[in-house]
Amino acid sequence: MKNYAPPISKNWKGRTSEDQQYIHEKIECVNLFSNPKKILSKGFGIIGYACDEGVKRNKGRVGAIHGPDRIKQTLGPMPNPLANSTSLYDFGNISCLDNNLEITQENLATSIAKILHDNCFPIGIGGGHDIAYGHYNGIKKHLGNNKSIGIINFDAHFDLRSDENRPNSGTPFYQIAKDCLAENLPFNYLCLGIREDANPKILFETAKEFNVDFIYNNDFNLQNIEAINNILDSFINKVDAIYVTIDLDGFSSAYAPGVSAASPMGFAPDIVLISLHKIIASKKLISLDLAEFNPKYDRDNQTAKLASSLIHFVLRKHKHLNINI
Ligand SMILES: N=CN[C@@H](CCC(=O)O)C(=O)O
Ligand SMILES: [Mn+2]
Ligand SMILES: [Mn+2]
Repeated sequence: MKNYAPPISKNWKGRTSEDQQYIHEKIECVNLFSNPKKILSKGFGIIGYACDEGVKRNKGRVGAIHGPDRIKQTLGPMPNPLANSTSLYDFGNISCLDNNLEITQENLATSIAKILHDNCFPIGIGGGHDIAYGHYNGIKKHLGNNKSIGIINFDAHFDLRSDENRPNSGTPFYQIAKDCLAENLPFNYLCLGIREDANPKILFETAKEFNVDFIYNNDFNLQNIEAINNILDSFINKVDAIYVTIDLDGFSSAYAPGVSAASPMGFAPDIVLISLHKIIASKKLISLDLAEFNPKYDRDNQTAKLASSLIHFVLRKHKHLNINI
């Protein structure tokens, strides 16, 4: 695979102390495609999607290509929350060569399927939100067509734009919906944090056409926890496995300035953590990613730290690691 870059250990640095292990000390850098001597054990596998070709095609601000390495560098100095019996791997990055987004997504799908096959829970780090098309296809490759996959997207945007003028960061869920339709498979998609001022009418119509469940940004807060829990419950109950994708541009830019399309009135971290916890508790979560982090527009590393804290939360809470749904 030409656009696979094995992990670089210099991304993992930080302080050391006698009474605390840090993530940079816990992480094992492993080449995902040539590890004959290394027997992988159950744990988490981080894979970077170093690609902003989809953002560029969608007329966004480029820079997300540098997202994966920056998040790894910010995650490394955090304390290790995992027991010795749970592994944590850095499986390197998939990058985009010759502006070929489609091949990049295919190679990500192959990588995600391999990580799941190796008994690890994938944590994808983007890159543009086109990561979702490759990621979903990797899960599908692993699970086959007999298990239904529910997608929960924390995002200001539906990303249901038509891909008739080539796939981009705004089209991944439309592409998935189209594939599901062609294969007569259910399309289960829940969006949390949709902004009325950031999605054109056509996207609300497309969402309706594909029976997309969604919660508006204005309703995605702690005051509405009961209604949010009900919507999450009924969505979780109707699927076998859940893929969570977190677009950092759904957060208020007070928390996440480092994105291509910022949301000054976006959601807050508390409701995301509560929702995530509920999804994890269902024991159906099979895979997760974070998208759209753009270090070029970050302030004082805030967005990188938010992304790292979200990953840290998943490492702490997701003890079940139910890969064989
Ligand atoms: N990945 C998503 N992109 C948004 C971008 C919106 C914007 O550029 O303001 C979308 O296509 O809807
Ligand atoms: Mn978005
Ligand atoms: Mn998005």
